[in-house]
Amino acid sequence: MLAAEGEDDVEIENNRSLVNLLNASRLREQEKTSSLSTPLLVEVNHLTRMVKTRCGEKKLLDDINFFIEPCEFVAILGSSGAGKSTLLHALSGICPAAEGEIRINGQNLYEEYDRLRSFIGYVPQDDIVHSDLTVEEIFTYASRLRFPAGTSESIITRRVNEVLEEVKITDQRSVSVKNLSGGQRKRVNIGVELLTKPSLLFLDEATSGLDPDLEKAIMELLEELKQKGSTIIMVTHVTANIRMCDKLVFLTREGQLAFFGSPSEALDYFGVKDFVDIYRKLDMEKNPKSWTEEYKRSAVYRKYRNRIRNRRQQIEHAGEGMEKTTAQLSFFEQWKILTMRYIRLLSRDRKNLLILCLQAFIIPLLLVLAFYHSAPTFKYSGYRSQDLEITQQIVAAGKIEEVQQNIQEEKNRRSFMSNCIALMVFTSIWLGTSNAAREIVKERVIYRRERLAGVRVVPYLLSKIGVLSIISLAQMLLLVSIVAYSLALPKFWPNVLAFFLLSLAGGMMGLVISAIASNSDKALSMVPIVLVPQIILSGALVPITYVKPEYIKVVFYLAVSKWGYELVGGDIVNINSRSALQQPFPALSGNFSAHWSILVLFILFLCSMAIIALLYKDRTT
Ligand SMILES: Nc1ncnc2c1ncn2[C@@H]1O[C@H](COP(=O)(O)OP(=O)(O)OP(=O)(O)O)[C@@H](O)[C@H]1O
Repeated sequence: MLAAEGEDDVEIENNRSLVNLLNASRLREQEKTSSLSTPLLVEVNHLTRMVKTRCGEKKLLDDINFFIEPCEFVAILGSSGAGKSTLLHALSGICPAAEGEIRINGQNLYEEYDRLRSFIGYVPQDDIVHSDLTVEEIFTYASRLRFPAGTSESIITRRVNEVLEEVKITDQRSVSVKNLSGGQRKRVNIGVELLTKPSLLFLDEATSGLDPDLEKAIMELLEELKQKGSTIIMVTHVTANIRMCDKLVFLTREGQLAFFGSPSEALDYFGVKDFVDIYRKLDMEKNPKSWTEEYKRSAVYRKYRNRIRNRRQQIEHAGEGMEKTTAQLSFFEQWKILTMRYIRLLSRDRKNLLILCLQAFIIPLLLVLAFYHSAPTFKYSGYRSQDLEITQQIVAAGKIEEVQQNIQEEKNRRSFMSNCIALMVFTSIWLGTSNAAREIVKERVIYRRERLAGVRVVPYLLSKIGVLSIISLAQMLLLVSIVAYSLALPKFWPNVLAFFLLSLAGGMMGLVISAIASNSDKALSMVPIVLVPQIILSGALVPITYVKPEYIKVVFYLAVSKWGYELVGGDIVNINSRSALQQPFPALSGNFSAHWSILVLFILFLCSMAIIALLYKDRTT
């Protein structure tokens, strides 16, 4: 009886503090910035997640029910593969569960995700920061991207300074993330999420891999954040400081709820002295489902079931405190911030920039070396078709053999020259592809997190395309300048433009690869799959007029290189008109001006493919 009265007192006290917190949140709403922590009550109802596997459907989460009160520090525990990360993803709305719901202050998270996501911060296992930027730069760019449109730089600077203090990393503000220790890097990751003062902060193994000292420091940091008004929900394997948490969620190895309650209740319930023993019990004793059934018969379960009923009544009006809206950054503003950040990142990686320049320098030099003497080029082509008179004079002088020899030589020159053009076409496409192939995939964790924070696909992709285009233009200027000067290639600017378009098309192929690939290594392995067909199908190795049957030619039409090779060789350089041969080179004769538009269409098509690939990835990861 006494115990029951004591529990009621605690209950009344808890109710009071909840009402106070909710009132405080409304008062704070009246303050200027729209990103203040709002205490939230999270209800998890019948959460179930299934996936299709080769052996049929598999339940990753099975009817999970619990609730989290405002400003609680909650840990999700269970053996490896129990479904902790899956549960965290479902709770944060990153990967919604198929059945069941999450209610935040009474509002359905999955139905109102766009509005509620500004209350949520999520720190995944992997780093969500660029290692080449300094801590301060990371916080500043993240603030610019996440804060509402129109937020002044002074507010951003103030908040950046506050967070640097909060995560105790002010002294390292000018240090690149790659030079920080593991614990400091974790703090930076957490700091990025704190910038918008999320009311709900989800962390996936924030303390894994840290030494005991750093682990404790991170736990203390999270506890401090809780004191300041955030609810912390964390997946962890480390139990050394788990008593700092208010609640523990234990999962069975088959994704069912084995226990929900405070740390001391957990030790009592499982009858152990150490939290590690709970893991052993869950894995060894009983079948997983019976843990859930036993928990539902327990006093702890009844206690929390009654408490949630009271809470529901209290939060009826709590949703009012969540009406804040954040004016999203415009398309152009997002593009500008992402572009500035990308330029800053590239400028930090000087070695990579040097390699990009060297590629565009060494390859044309080799082309010149190979073709300078073997193909003396147009400049030295003494016998032109229009110089028929000269040829006739030579014939009249009885120098037929000399003419035949010259005709053969010209034939060789023309063929060598078309090889040189083909190599330049492949080089431009290849450089574009290799510049871009890793650019999305290498930051996919950051991209995914920023997408959830409101970054749109098109500005993101355009920021990549804009900067990569500048790199491609510089490379093509080098390529064409060196070859055009040394081999006396005519029509400099049309050539630069044509090779730039080809390189851009290559860049788009690289971005499609980068959007599809699951990691950088896979992206690099996919590059030959798109580049080798460009060589085979260009029409430079086998002129398309010789390809039989006719319908096979359609495959050639799908290669960017075919259109580029014909445009540069047939129209711009015009190999045939400079030839002494009476018969034009069939693959490179005719009017190729429509090829300009076709190259542009290729670029637009590939750009759309990259957008679709990114949108598809959003839905499947
Ligand atoms: N998309 C999926 N398709 C099939 N199985 C999946 C999928 N996602 C996760 N799983 C499986 O679901 C189980 C739970 O995965 P989850 O990553 O949530 O476990 P966890 O408890 O976080 O594990 P760990 O502690 O090792 O990180 C694992 O067995 C995993 O292989």
